[in-house]
Order: sequence, then C-alpha cells, then structure tokens
Amino acid sequence: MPESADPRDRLIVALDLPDVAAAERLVARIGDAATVYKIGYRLAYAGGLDFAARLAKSGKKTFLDLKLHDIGNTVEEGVRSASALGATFLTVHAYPQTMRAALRGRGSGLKILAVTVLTSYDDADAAEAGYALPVAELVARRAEQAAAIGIDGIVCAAAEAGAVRERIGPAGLIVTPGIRPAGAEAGDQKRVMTPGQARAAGIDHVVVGRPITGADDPRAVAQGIVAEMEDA
Ligand SMILES: O=c1ccn([C@@H]2O[C@H](COP(=O)(O)O)[C@@H](O)[C@H]2O)c(=O)[nH]1
Repeated sequence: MPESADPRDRLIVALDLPDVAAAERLVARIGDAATVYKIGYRLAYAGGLDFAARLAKSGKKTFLDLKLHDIGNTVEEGVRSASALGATFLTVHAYPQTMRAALRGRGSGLKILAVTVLTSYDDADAAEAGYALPVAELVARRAEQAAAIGIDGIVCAAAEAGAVRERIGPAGLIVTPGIRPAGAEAGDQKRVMTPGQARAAGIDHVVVGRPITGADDPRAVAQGIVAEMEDA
C-alpha cells in the first residue's frame, strides 16, 4: 500500500481473538475508525482465513500475519494459495531463500513483508537463539538482504526504522508492532514505542493488538492512536 492520504491506513489492528464471532464484534465496534486488520495464528486456526477473505470483500484491507518459513517450494505454493484470499499484506520470515520463494508465489496486489527480528526479542533472546549479532545489527542486515531481493516491506521495531529506511529506500514499507500508547502494558513486547514516537521515527504502519482488543472502548483507542500519529 503506497503512502495513503487516509491517516487511518497507518493503523493495523491485530485481531488476536479466539474466534470469528469475537473478531466480527470487534470490527463492528471499531466501525470506520480502522481500515486495516491483521489476522495472525490465533484467529487463522479458528476460521480466520475465510473471515479475512470476507473482510477484504467488505472493503477493509487485510494483513495475513502467517510468518511463513519453510522449504522454498512450500513457501511459494503457500503464498500462491494465500494470494487468493484478497489480502493486502502477508508476512514471511526474513530468510533469503524464504523471501525469494514468497516473491515467486505472490500474485498481483499482495505485498510481502519480511519479519526481521520479533519485537518480543532483545539482545539476550537473540543470543539465546544462537545469533552472534545484537538485535539492531541483525535487523539492519536482514533489511538489507530483503531490499536486495525486492521484498515490499519490513517488519521491525520502531526504534530500528531509521536504519531500516537507509537500507530499503523511500519506497519500501516499514511496519512496526511493539506499539503501546503511553501508560499501556508492554506485556511480552520488549522493543516498544508509542504511536507518536514510531511515526516520528519514520514508520509507515503500526500494528496494535492488546491495547485495542482489551479496551473498554476499542474505537476510541483506535481513534486516539491515529490522531497521535497525525500530530507526530
Ligand atoms: O515482530 C513482531 C511481529 C509480529 N507481531 C505481531 O503483532 C501483534 C502485536 O500485538 P500486541 O498485542 O499489540 O502486542 C501480534 O499479533 C504479534 O503476533 C509482533 O508483535 N512482533
């Protein structure tokens, strides 16, 4: 999705909910305050892929956060199947073989986003997983590889947006989870920024789940996040 004139497109609401009925209720409560919805494992394994296709047909943009990573043939064919769901975004892990396969399987209209290092990881977690590089360097390296391969966008923490932008140029998308309005619980997220800080750092889209799904008034929280980014 190129830089949109609609500020609501900057917010991607993560529908991390137990079933389609709960997702439908949340989307109805948020109404026109959000335009882009993310379906991850939890909902995808509970009928969420059909729901994603319906959401796309209803005019919302959809983001399939499936974080694919497998042998090239499986990724390519998986992306080909996912393309048929009418989604705007699909994630894969930022491994070169995986990213190349995803681009081979992609139909027109689907943007492939490469997940660099999960925002729940800090340097100690990366070391525990066997990586010699600190997170910031690993993100930069993966962004550089993703750009060379021709990937559409990068998923990283907002703190890395500047370094990623240098490597992917102005046309690549920077999508950042690990976003918390001031005062909200970080939960398991370790590389966190507020929506305003993230926007000022140069991101294109923020992903926000629990601060919206757990809110008494999810529509108001979504509107607040969009407004905070507008003001940044
Ligand atoms: O590095 C990553 C990649 C994906 N995610 C996903 O984003 C949302 C964040 O939800 P919150 O409730 O706002 O923490 C969630 O669906 C993750 O699977 C991420 O957090 N970090």
